[in-house]
Amino acid sequence: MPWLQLKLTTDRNSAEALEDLLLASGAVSVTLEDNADQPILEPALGETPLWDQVRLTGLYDADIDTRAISERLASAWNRPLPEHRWEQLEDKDWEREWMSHYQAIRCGERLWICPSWQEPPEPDKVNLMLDPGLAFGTGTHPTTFLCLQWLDQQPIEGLDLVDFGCGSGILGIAALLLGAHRVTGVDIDPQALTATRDNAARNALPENAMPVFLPGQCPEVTADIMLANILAGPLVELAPQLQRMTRVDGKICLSGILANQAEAVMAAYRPWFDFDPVAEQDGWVRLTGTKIRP
Ligand SMILES: C[S@@+](CC[C@H](N)C(=O)[O-])C[C@H]1O[C@@H](n2cnc3c(N)ncnc32)[C@H](O)[C@@H]1O
Repeated sequence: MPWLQLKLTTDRNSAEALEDLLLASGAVSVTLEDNADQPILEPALGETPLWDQVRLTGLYDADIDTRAISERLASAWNRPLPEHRWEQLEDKDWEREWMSHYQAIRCGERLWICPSWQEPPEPDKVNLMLDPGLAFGTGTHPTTFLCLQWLDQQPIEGLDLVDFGCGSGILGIAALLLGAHRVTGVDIDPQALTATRDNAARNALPENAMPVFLPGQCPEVTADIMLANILAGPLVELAPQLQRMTRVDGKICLSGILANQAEAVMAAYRPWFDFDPVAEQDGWVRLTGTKIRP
């Protein structure tokens, strides 16, 4: 199957945030290269070695809508997006490249995310065995990790959740393994629905514990907890729908938001939610709050 590459050049200050953005928009992998053959001197302690001009290449599934992704990136970036181009790439096992680097991750007191091909480091803990396939969500990205950390701290025994933008299903499956009663998964990408079903089965969850739907086909549900790790733009647009699907006194956990976008997202949800203090990791923020009585 052929692949698509998105290529752009940027300066060293923007490279890592753009890398995160490409990943959040569905890139299977992103590589960073020197754009000018510039040698790198030994970086100071704690500094990331990066060239002045960095070439980023994002690898995407061939089925994606390039124009929609370009528009999503431009609106999420909040400043002029560097000029970029799309190219076709012949098939290789690119999507599996990351597997060699993927290790088990501890996400709090109880929860571990473990690659399905490795033994859990702490078998007595709550171990989510994961093979994300081509869907987003391995736990390594800060936007996912922040949500997992929050879930680990919640009393979610017996609660109903919605995982909006479920990707690999990582958040919903974690919630179920931590004791939730039922999670409804929603995603615009059919591959994500398949990955979620496969991962739920891999973790021996009952077949009806995490039903998954495309957005237009999702039944009316009312969640005790609404999880949505998407991007700031769609989160703002989805605010009326996500609030409608959350019960009064229920909680919301929003992620996929850059620090400078937090205020705009909170403003869209404030008519319905009281927000907790913002949590931040590597420039990404997690917003959590409680639905107030109308
Ligand atoms: C950043 S990934 C998050 C995946 C996973 N929940 C996690 O936390 O790692 C965002 C997911 O949201 C999906 N998505 C993007 N826009 C959406 C929308 N408007 N409605 C539903 N899903 C959407 C994407 O297909 C992708 O799988």
